[in-house]
Amino acid sequence: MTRPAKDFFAPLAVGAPTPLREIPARPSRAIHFFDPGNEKMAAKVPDMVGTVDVLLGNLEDAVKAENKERSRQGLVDIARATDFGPTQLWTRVNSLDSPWGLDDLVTLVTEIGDKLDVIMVPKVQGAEDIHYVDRLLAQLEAKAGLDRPILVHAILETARGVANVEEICGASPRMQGLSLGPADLAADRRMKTTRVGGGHPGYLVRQDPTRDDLGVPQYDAERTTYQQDLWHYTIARMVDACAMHGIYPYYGPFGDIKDVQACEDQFRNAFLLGCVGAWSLHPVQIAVANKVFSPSVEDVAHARRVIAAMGDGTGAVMIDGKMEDDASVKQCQVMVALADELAAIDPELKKQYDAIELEA
Ligand SMILES: CC(C)(COP(=O)(O)OP(=O)(O)OC[C@H]1O[C@@H](n2cnc3c(N)ncnc32)[C@H](O)[C@@H]1OP(=O)(O)O)[C@@H](O)C(=O)NCCC(=O)NCCSC(=O)C[C@](C)(O)C(=O)O
Ligand SMILES: [Mg+2]
Repeated sequence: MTRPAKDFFAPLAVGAPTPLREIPARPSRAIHFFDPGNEKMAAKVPDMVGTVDVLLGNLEDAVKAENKERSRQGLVDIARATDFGPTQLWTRVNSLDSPWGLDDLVTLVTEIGDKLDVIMVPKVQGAEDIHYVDRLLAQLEAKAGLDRPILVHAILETARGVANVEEICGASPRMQGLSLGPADLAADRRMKTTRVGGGHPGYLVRQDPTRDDLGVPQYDAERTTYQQDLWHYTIARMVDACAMHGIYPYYGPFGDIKDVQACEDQFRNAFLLGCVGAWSLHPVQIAVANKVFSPSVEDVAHARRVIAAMGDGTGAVMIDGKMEDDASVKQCQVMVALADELAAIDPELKKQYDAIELEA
């Protein structure tokens, strides 16, 4: 059972900071993963500050078992030595059933809790996992004397997690968002794929056969096929669950690092459906995510025109041959609000969006 409404925003430990009533909409177009125990990657982190919205020290999958403690300590060292300025610092801890999950949480919150914005919890199955983390974080925050709550981000990567997605989002006021974990989710669902995110050429629909003059179907004639998006259903469920709870959905990883074009397409599908960002596994993917998850200058220009033409936001007007009304102006407001948030932290984008005003 969830807590009664009157207790939902009460701290879960004496001395813990009061939970937030609203999750701030901080730009997080790219969540860039690095292994803090990998010297080459770690060395690049200080120079990446300011070039990416989120830097995430990954301790879970992709870190070898024998390096788990080294990566955890590496993150402590990097967090202490680095001024992150406008860039958020997140971590992905090991799963709650692993030998490392508890020590990850205890060490990171007590040692660098003041630097950490969000803790990503993998393989979340239901509200009970969030409740466990919620109470533990409150105890650790109180112990560390932190004055602001650390937020929690869940990865949706089991069938049970997807089935429980709404209750996961609403399990704690710490819930910041959700990411799709397509590789673990595919394995857990017993999907017959072997990839980390992205599409599959076998998941397609085929055009109907043409017919000859007698109406006989020509099954052997060439027919166009259209590849479909394997992740549409899951992303759409995530987006609805997050929107309902006022938190943020993210695509997740795209494992084919060299195929930046397909990565861009997959990210854009997620953006159009309502996601605010995606993961970057390699520096080359940061630019892809920043581009996709920033509204285009054309869309912002159009949105501003509609807002201006709609006055108090009610009624209907024609712009470029199309009807605009109360509902379309709301979409335009979403676009413009995002553009304003991004312009506040990205001077290059600000220049582009400001130029629209000059032309108008
Ligand atoms: C893909 C890999 C192996 C290619 O690594 P590479 O060394 O072969 O690449 P490279 O192009 O040769 O690298 C060039 C330079 O960039 C550096 N570099 C390379 N990557 C990074 C990075 N991320 N951050 C900072 N620096 C990086 C690298 O060290 C190298 O430095 P150098 O020029 O000094 O030699 C490597 O990029 C990597 O390990 N990336 C992170 C992988 C990761 O975090 N995976 C886990 C997330 S996905 C996941 O868990 C699934 C999920 C959600 O759970 C589920 O669907 O279930
Ligand atoms: Mg995973």
